[in-house]
Amino acid sequence: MAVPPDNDLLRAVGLRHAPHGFPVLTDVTLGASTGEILAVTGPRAAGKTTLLRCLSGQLVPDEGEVWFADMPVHNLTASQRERFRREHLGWIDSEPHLVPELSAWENAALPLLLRGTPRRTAKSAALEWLDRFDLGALAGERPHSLAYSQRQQVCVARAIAMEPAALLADEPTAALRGPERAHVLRTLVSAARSNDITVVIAATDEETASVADRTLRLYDGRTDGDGPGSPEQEGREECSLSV
Ligand SMILES: Nc1ncnc2c1ncn2[C@@H]1O[C@H](COP(=O)(O)OP(=O)(O)OP(=O)(O)O)[C@@H](O)[C@H]1O
Repeated sequence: MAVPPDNDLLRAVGLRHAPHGFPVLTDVTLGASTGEILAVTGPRAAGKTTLLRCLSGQLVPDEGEVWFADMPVHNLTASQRERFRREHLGWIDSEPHLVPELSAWENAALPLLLRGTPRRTAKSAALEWLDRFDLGALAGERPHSLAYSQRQQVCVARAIAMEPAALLADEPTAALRGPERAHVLRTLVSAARSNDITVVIAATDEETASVADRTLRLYDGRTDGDGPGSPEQEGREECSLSV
């Protein structure tokens, strides 16, 4: 069985997925090295969400391999994949899904608490990130009293506070506009860079792609223009030694 190049933290090889015979992903291959920010762009229904779900082990593709360092995610059992996500992966959705009964800091601490981190340590990590996102004063508030963009910031804090090795973000700013969109994107990217977190971020907009180290374009479930000489491939050569 192929083993991924050791400079790729996250790698997918030859992914194919066709639920009910409908081809959603067709032979998709990608890699992202430690600390790299990779944008996966494409129009609606290009297969971006499905790709991120395969990378996170939420979905097992019909064919192909997903590697996290030297761990073959595609061969793990459902409970092993769940543990893999809990220990190593942060996830940000396009909408701020928070537990309404919990405060902002409790929401941000939740992945750590689920992992068994002592409450005091989890609280301090959550508060630190909420502070960095200028939400420290609102840490005790429930989601309903926060603005929409503040709720999405709490989701970013939640994904970062657990110190993931990799972070998957599915159109994290899609529901935001103007300065709020730029602010959330900026905090996400600077937090990832300061912590050397590998990020795969799905997006339909150029603004998001512009903050990434490299862009992979998907169209109808296929990578578009990632052959030799393409901008993606050139970026790849600058960022990583793998082919
Ligand atoms: N389980 C499934 N069964 C049937 N079709 C599916 C399934 N999952 C995804 N699809 C279809 O595959 C296509 C790609 O979906 P996906 O959500 O991955 O794309 P996307 O690029 O994230 O699009 P969007 O930005 O609209 O969410 C869509 O047409 C979707 O309806």
